[in-house]
Amino acid sequence: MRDFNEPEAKLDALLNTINSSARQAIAEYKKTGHGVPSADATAFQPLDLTTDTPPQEGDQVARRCIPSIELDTGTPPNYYVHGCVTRIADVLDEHPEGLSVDKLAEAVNLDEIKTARVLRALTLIGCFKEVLSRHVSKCAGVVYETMIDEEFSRSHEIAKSPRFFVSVIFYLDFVVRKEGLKGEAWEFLNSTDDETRNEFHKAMLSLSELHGASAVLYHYPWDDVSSVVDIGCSVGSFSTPLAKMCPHLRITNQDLPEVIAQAKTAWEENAPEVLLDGRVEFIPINFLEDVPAVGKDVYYLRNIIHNWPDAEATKIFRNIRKAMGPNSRVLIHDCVMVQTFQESGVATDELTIAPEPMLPNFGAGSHRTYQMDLTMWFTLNSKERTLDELKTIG
Ligand SMILES: C[S@@+](CC[C@H](N)C(=O)[O-])C[C@H]1O[C@@H](n2cnc3c(N)ncnc32)[C@H](O)[C@@H]1O
Repeated sequence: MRDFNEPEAKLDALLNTINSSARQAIAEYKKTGHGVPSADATAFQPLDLTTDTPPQEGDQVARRCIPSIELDTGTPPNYYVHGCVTRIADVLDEHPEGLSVDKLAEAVNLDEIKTARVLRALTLIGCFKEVLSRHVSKCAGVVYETMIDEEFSRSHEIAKSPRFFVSVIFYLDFVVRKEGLKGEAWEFLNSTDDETRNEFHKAMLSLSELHGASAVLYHYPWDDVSSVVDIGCSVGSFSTPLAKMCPHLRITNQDLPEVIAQAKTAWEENAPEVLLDGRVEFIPINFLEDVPAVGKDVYYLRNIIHNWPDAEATKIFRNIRKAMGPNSRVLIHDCVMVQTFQESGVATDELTIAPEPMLPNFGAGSHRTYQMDLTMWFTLNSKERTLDELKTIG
């Protein structure tokens, strides 16, 4: 066993891991038939190559869009852009409440997109502040306030998530009226317009590719079962490819009524042949209150349980239990949190442990899980769980 207290041994081991993982990645890329991407695309992400997830282009893109990761590439953003901001500051001086970037760019006669990029970089070092952004970032902006607020700080209720803090404290009029951030957890989505709902469900499709979640299509023994209920199916991000791959399966899609209506349209577009052979059904459900289709082999929940605090997750499981027959089983498909220290008997449950000197959970290689965990907290006061936590509520 090597002594990893020696700096050279640590570096040596790391280099070996990077080297062998890069070779593995090259082999995987070659298998896809798309060839190996240029070194530029991967140069700043050596840790990405050390995960056991097959390399995906989407992941590269996602990593590049995450500012904290991008900053790892070296030069601080203010190095380049400090000269661009004088007139912008003058204009903002007249608008203490903030100004949207299109108006700001117009006022200083600059290109809108380039101006936005300069400002985006500068907000990272505290020069300028973003006062309005898209949903999750907006919630992230008030996390500290929720952690010290008397009412929100110790609550794990959905209605006490940072998302609700945003709507209650800062944007009561603006957000509720203009952006539909209101109501119980999913109400905001279902009370909004079709376009926003479509956007969300399309995003679920891409997210599942990005997370490698489609692997379940290939790695679960679907030949051994004959019926599957996709609970919280969205527009069929999992069940449509499953139906195409496994013609022997009978599939029940269940989601809120508005989503089921959209799911039917999506299936008509994407898999009309499967609809025609009558193996697929659509049944609206509120899984917090209703029992799903009875007596099926598999009850599959992907990206569902992580949306809910323990109390609600337990309600969902109780309702599923009422539907289950003696041979039914529940499949929970969520990210699993693995700790950053190695402990005997923990996290070895068929989950891969990274070789030393990396952190056992692959460190930055599992950043998506940690990011998802924070997203769940900020928007729904829920979380990604460890295997033990899932077993407990299960
Ligand atoms: C994060 S999405 C997951 C979608 C899909 N399983 C996937 O992985 O792509 C959560 C889904 O749960 C559905 N949902 C939320 N609350 C629900 C409820 N009370 N009853 C049934 N479905 C619900 C939403 O409409 C949404 O489609």
